[in-house]
Amino acid sequence: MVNEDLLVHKNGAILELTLNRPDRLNAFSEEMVVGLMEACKEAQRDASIRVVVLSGAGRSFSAGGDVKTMGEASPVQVYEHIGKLNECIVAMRELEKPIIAVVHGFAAGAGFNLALASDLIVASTESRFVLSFAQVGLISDGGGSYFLPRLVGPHVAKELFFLADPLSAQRAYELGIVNRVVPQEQLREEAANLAERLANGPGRAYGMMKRLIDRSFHSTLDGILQDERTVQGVMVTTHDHQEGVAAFIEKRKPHYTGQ
Ligand SMILES: CC(C)(COP(=O)(O)OP(=O)(O)OC[C@H]1O[C@@H](n2cnc3c(N)ncnc32)[C@H](O)[C@@H]1OP(=O)(O)O)[C@@H](O)C(=O)NCCC(=O)NCCSC(=O)/C=C1/CC=CC=CO1
Repeated sequence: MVNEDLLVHKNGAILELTLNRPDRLNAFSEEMVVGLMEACKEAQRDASIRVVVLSGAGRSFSAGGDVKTMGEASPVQVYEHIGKLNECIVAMRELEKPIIAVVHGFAAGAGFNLALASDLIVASTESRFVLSFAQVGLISDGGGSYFLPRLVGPHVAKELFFLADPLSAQRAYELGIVNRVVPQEQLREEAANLAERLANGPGRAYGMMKRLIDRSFHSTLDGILQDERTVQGVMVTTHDHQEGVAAFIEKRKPHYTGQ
């Protein structure tokens, strides 16, 4: 499907998704959000895709909800629109493949939360993270109220939501929000190397690691131990497990296929 607000490019096993409304710092449109949801669902179906890289065109990752259309929207329209955003976030979490958010410029409001819904965040040194909801008298949407307290604890999350002060990439790294911070000129290369590494890894194991870690936040130790036991019983039947064991014994690098 052609969608100008979300560019989709398959680069071998890597699906590159680019938020594309640069004149509004990639503020969300319905087309963008629905496109992102559909792309994640397609990535789940397509076995040749092993990793998703999400970035923004122009000078920022995303400035979140489109403030320029906000005053016009009725409560029902907002409710419908956020329903679409919710489907997108769920599709990202249900995708059994790693999603890397590549943040430059600003990740603001729901744009910040979109990055949080990814699995890993690589940011440029100059990037800024700001939960700008309070700035426009709104609460967090797009799952930020779920993801952020789990990363930084409730008190830090409340401060970030209440005050809406921009966080530097370094501070976001120190808080455990961001995985890697690199100078802007190295950002693409760093993200590409990470994506390549994940694309060549044991894909089914990654998918289950993602599921188990997500589930751990609303499970018990007993529940997770049992899940790990069940899933490991499946993992030993995978080609990647057989390959990993053979490679170890033959003292060579494994060649994983994600199967
Ligand atoms: C701090 C900023 C992110 C960046 O500031 P700066 O670098 O100075 O850039 P600007 O000059 O402000 O922006 C450049 C142009 O982009 C337009 N723009 C920026 N953000 C948005 C936006 N969110 N929506 C629409 N347009 C935007 C800006 O007007 C400039 O255009 P012109 O040159 O034509 O004037 C700063 O831009 C900023 O604070 N942006 C707003 C951040 C914000 O409040 N985001 C919304 C938070 S609420 C939210 O995300 C909520 C929802 C609710 C509804 C549905 C779905 C999702 O989320």
